[in-house]
Amino acid sequence: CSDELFIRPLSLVLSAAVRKGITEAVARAFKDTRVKAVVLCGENGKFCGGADIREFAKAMSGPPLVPMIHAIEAGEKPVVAAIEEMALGGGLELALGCHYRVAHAKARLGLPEVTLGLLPAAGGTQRLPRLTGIPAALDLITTGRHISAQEALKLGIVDRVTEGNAVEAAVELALSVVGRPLAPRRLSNHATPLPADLDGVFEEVLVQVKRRARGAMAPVACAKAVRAAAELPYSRGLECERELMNTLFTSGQARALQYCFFAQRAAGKWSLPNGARWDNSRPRAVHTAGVIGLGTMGRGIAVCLVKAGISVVAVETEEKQLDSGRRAVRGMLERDAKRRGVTAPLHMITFTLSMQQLRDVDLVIEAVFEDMALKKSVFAELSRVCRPNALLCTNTSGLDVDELASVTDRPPLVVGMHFFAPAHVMKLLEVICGPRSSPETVATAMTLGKRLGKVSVAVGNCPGFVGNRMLKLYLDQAHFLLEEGASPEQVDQALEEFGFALGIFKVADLSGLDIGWRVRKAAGLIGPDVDPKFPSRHRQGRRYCPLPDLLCEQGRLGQKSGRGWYLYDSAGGKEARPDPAISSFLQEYRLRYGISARRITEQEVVERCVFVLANEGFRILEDGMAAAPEDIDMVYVFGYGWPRHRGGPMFHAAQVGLATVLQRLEFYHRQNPDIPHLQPSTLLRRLVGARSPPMQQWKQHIRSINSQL
Ligand SMILES: CCC[C@H](O)CC(=O)SCCNC(=O)CCNC(=O)[C@H](O)C(C)(C)COP(=O)([O-])OP(=O)([O-])OC[C@H]1O[C@@H](n2cnc3c(N)ncnc32)[C@H](O)[C@@H]1OP(=O)([O-])[O-]
Repeated sequence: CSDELFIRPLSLVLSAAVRKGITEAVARAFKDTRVKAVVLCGENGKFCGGADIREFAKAMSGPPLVPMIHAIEAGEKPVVAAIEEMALGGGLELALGCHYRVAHAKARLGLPEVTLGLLPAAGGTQRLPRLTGIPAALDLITTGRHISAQEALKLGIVDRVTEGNAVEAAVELALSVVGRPLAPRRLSNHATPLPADLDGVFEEVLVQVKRRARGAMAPVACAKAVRAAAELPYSRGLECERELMNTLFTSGQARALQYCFFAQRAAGKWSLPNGARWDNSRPRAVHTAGVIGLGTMGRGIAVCLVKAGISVVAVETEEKQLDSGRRAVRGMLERDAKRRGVTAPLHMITFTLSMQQLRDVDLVIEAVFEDMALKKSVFAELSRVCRPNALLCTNTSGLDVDELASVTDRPPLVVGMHFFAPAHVMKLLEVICGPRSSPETVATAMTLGKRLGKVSVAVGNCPGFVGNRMLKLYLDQAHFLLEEGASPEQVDQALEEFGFALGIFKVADLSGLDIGWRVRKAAGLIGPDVDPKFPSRHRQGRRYCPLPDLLCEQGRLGQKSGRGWYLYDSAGGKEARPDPAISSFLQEYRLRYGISARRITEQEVVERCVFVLANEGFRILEDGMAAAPEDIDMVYVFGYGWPRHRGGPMFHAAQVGLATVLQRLEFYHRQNPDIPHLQPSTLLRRLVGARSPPMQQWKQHIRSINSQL
């Protein structure tokens, strides 16, 4: 506090104590005749991450945000926000209530409330459109995207950007504006600049938000609140903002999205049965990495590594594959660099046919064909070639990581790093901790995932790990529903209505039906013993659906062959159309097996597909293959297109009510006694017996703790 200036540091979030502190300090500064201007800055070089999300679940205490910001804006002394590192959510709304804003060049700004199922309800939906105009405000508020200080300057959100000390720059600005009129700086006084085609702009945004997050309420409410800024005076717009927020605030969607926020952070806090944890195990530094195999997965992994500043040696076995891999990787890097206006870091990757080139790398990620014998030969070779302390990682999507480790000279340095296609886009990384993976190895893989921008989830070593183990049963249900009378488009529509980005049959067509076909062949489910004309509907003591195998035999492999569960314009075509040939194929199939088709409701589709996921999730917890239900949910949200506003299969089961899930599974199992996965898991029964405790307590109900994690 000096004679002319009052500086008040904030902590990261606007908790009740922080709001109280700001309210009192600003009031004092306004009253103190020696103070001519005020600068608001953050603690530890961070301006503000917004309202304290943890407080949302409790009763409101402390001064509310809206009047606090209003008092700042209405003050008779200039208030300048010094934005270092970030101004997000309520933090940006606070800055918008200040008369001037200075940002550090590296700061990020945004209104991410929509990602928490909310809207910027501290005047953000009313002040921002008045400052930037409708289209820019709609974009920021409905997507929640963070923008750079430079973009904020272009949009007029900040007045100055500095490479130096933002607080000093703010002080300088504050002193230079003392005595200037403040009315023009109060955003709530501004008229909202309107685009020529206001209706057209809103219609287009609504189409976009509905496409991006089907069934999500918050983006639609955000657009409505911005519309109020276009059509109503500030105070009425604020009322509309509050009403919309009240609807969202208590919704299941907001609870689910806020759960995801914390679950995502909790997933990084892994621990192993031997006591090793995220906070007591040091990761190794990774400067150079090898990638083996430049198929779809290897290419994406190589791109991720290079983009994270890691030098890559990419290895293929034949010149032709190497060439096409090189072209694809370079193309991806060049397109990305162009989009970001930087030079593509092509010098950071070398392409070779020789494994010998891997001798100096810190870590290798193997991404060859999903074949145990092939992978074993690669790992044995890596043992010979790589330096003794190099980590060996496999991108297998379900094979035994420990079996691979056993052919190496360093089982503790072997770990699974399961990326999801396309690997440079998808956020999930399953880190498979083999029984012999060392804490340092797990820590390195988890930290590397974070550096690559992934959500890393530690999982145990069982067939399919967490994600694909559950996916198999989900897919099985979808196939059984076809046998019983549903069509692929009916199943997909029900799942898309539920919120999945794509229905399961569209996903299967996209991934290629031959992948599962190969896996089933390797598992002995298809083979010489199976009559190709009349395959049995029972294998290995349980119901089996040969429909996808029959489709593959017809050459219907999905999008890539122009035909799968749907019809496409051409091989590689994207637009899925229902195919009358599939409808007759299903009718013939039912006739052949004497199945009378019945009417299947949307409710049955969703319950069977979704509850079976949760049921297997409970088994995964019992088996100790995932440390917590939150981890399972993050696998599904970030790797399998699960609608984020439904929290994840385990959260959804808790929301629906465990007793209901149990009762519905029992019902479907009674109808289908030959589908063992519809039989409720022991843990689900036990939790219902214990009156459905909250998710944090589920672990206490696992009888024999046999954690692999
Ligand atoms: C009236 C309505 C007003 C308003 O419109 C509503 C809002 O503002 S809604 C809010 C709008 N704002 C947002 O949506 C911003 C949400 N936050 C973020 O995007 C990132 O956390 C941030 C960029 C701030 C820092 O990233 P980073 O450096 O990678 O660090 P990190 O991510 O690992 O977080 C570190 C620790 O801080 C915790 N924590 C963080 N933020 C909050 C919070 N707001 N609250 C509570 N806690 C929060 C986080 O859980 C973690 O805790 P722990 O126990 O150590 O695991």
